Amino acid sequence: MAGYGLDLQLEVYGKGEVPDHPFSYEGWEQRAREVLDAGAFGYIAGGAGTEWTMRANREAFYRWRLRPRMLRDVSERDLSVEVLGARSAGPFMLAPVGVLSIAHPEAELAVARAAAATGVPVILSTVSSFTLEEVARESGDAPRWFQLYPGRSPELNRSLVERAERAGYSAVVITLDTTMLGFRRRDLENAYLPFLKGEGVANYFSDPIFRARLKEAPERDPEAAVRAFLEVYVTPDLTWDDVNAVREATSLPVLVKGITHPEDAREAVRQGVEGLVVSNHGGRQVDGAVAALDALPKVVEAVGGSMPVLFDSGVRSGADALKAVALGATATLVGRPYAYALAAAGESGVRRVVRSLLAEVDLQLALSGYRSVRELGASSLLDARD
Ligand SMILES: Cc1cc2nc3c(=O)[nH]c(=O)nc-3n(C[C@H](O)[C@H](O)[C@H](O)COP(=O)(O)O)c2cc1C
Ligand SMILES: CCCCC(=O)C(=O)O
Repeated sequence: MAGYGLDLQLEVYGKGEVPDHPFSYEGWEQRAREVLDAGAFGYIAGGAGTEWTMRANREAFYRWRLRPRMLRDVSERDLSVEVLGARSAGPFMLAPVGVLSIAHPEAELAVARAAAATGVPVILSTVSSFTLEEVARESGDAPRWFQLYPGRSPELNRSLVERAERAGYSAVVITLDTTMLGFRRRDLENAYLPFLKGEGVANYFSDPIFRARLKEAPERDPEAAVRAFLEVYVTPDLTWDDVNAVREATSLPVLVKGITHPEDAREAVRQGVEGLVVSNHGGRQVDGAVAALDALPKVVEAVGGSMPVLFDSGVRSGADALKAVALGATATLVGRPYAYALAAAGESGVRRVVRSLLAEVDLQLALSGYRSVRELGASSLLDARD
């Protein structure tokens, strides 16, 4: 009868003490605001332009209402999902979030430990603060994926995915929507770009192909090395050819992240990638762009069940994840929720966020009359606009 939800309730109520960690997204956001300087907080919290799309990502969830079913014996429940061989305790994965050293000194190492402890896979960013090998060591046997920003050097892209494969990452997620940074007012106002401070460059600086491009080693001339990174990073000329070159360089399944247009989804099917992520990068790239949840149903329709469709941008609670799954997502990714918890409380904060999400999904699912996330579908929701 027990489950993530009851276990968490018994633990907290049983102690009878006010817990030292929040249970809400807003609570963690507030703590992060208190501990971080304005530049770092603004970088994590901010979106593109007026931040309309960032807000729309949230508002899109309010349109959909869960329709609980009664008397359906939900005593045995299974929240887990499996995506391309990676098993997760619930319909969540930890989204690739770069430069986490601006949030906490243990950065991705703490996240990897929390992910392994809670059974939720992590997707490591290209622009992580520790090398992908260092992070892999903290993950043990837990499933992990690597996110690639393909740069201007095909050899470097190949080297990065080969390293990821050797280090036990089991899929590559190629992010398409950030070939350059969006217009981020908060960061411009704070004159804050973490890369210029040498954050987020560990995978490049440790890479033999990248190092061979430099006149001086990054340890001797870090500024020149950061400039070389920025040159390699900006890729407005990216096309499917670059994606396919990466696919040829690895035997791992490849997903593309940043799809919101059904035509792009159809093209992804034609090209034969193994999965896609519906995402607008948490509203950080194109202001005025469609809310990710509003884009999801048409992308799911275009894909027609031929590959997993993951979803992110705006997931803050168990209810949000259930809505996305009911609309056809195989699983969801969360970004800022765990980044804030990391900032405020390191590994234990990230664990709390993941455990809360699992507990919430468990109770929400049970009280809505479902034994598994796989039972959710169009009839689980009411469209408030109808
Ligand atoms: C501070 C920050 C850094 C990010 N870095 C990356 C990254 O390196 N690679 C990537 O694919 N997405 C990156 N993202 C986007 C996330 O993977 C994800 O799409 C987004 O955060 C989801 O929205 P949410 O924050 O509303 O959950 C970043 C997001 C944030 C907030
Ligand atoms: C160079 C951009 C990497 C980080 C990122 O994806 C973000 O800040 O959204």
